[in-house]
Amino acid sequence: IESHNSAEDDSSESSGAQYPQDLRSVLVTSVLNLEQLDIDLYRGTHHWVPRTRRLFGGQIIGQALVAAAKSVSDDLYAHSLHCYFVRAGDPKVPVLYQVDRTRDGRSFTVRSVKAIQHGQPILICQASFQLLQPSPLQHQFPMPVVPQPEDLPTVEEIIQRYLSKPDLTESAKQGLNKLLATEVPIEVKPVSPAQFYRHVSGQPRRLFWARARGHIGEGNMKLHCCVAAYVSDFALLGTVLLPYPKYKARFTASLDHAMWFHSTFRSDEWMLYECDSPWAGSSRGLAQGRLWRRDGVLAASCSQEGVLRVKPVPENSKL
Ligand SMILES: CC(C)(COP(=O)([O-])OP(=O)([O-])OC[C@H]1O[C@@H](n2cnc3c(N)ncnc32)[C@H](O)[C@@H]1OP(=O)([O-])[O-])[C@@H](O)C(=O)NCCC(=O)NCCSC(=O)C[C@@](C)(O)CC(=O)[O-]
Repeated sequence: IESHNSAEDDSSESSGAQYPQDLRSVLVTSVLNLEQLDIDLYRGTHHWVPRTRRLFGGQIIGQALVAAAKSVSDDLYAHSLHCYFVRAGDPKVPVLYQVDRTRDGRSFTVRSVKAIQHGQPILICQASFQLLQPSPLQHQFPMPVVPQPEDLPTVEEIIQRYLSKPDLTESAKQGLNKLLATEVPIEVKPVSPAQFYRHVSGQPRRLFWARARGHIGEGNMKLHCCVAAYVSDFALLGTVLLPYPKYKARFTASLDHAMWFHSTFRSDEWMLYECDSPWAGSSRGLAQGRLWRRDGVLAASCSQEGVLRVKPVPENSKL
């Protein structure tokens, strides 16, 4: 991302000059801090890999947007991206990002990015950037009314509560301790924990507060969009499964992901992620997300379709 926007040499607060390095978000210092190998060619490394042992889609989207943004001038803002996940990412090798400067228009600039491993694309992505162009046409839906993050438990606190239950099976204990041990670089506070973890079935809809772990700082909107892209793939596809407690995932994977950035925001401050799924069928499900600033401004929207192949949950099992 442009010189004054790149975390490693940013003169602003977010560069870490006035901020202890160890308190800065690992998303900035590591995951989204790509190594440049050549013009428009970058390499990204991994930090957290989901239990599916395929690279987390949010990481690949976020890194692709970082690569796209590197050749875009400071006065342009990321406003949308569209991507397909065409192969599973391999956590054992880094990812190369090859950027094509598709078009530099008067108001809009478009970049195409190919994320490559083992010589093959794993993700193809187009990202578009726009000059700031105010307009009298402005509206948004109202933000959902939910408890504030200060009034909700973190995922870690919820897991600790489950772990303290006397009738917990050994395998459930192991699974929960594994979850506790993962270093997901985002903090999450489910609005309804029982619904978030599918302990009660209901509508294909769930809300949670999310923010990057650690400090990022002001003034780096391209970087905050890359972090939001990372966050946007977290727990989104799982929304499709919420109405089906009698089934568990056997194979799930995101197929595509589209995202639109509407307003400035800070991804290292609590944002409400409202996820819902309007449709499922043919072993696929569509999930949509809206990221809200605490002051009620809609910061970003996203849509994702995924493949979901499920199997019945045995009668006596406890999720
Ligand atoms: C989507 C594919 C796999 C399509 O690629 P394809 O070659 O068409 O593969 P496929 O759909 O025919 O088979 C895929 C798997 O489903 C199985 N399969 C096949 N047919 C059936 C069937 N009828 N019934 C049951 N199983 C079936 C098949 O055996 C195979 O299993 P595997 O051999 O890999 O273990 C490929 O394009 C791909 O891998 N794309 C990349 C997807 C990806 O990596 N997305 C990002 C990561 S996923 C993510 O981050 C979201 C998530 C879920 O982790 C976040 C969250 O936790 O919410």
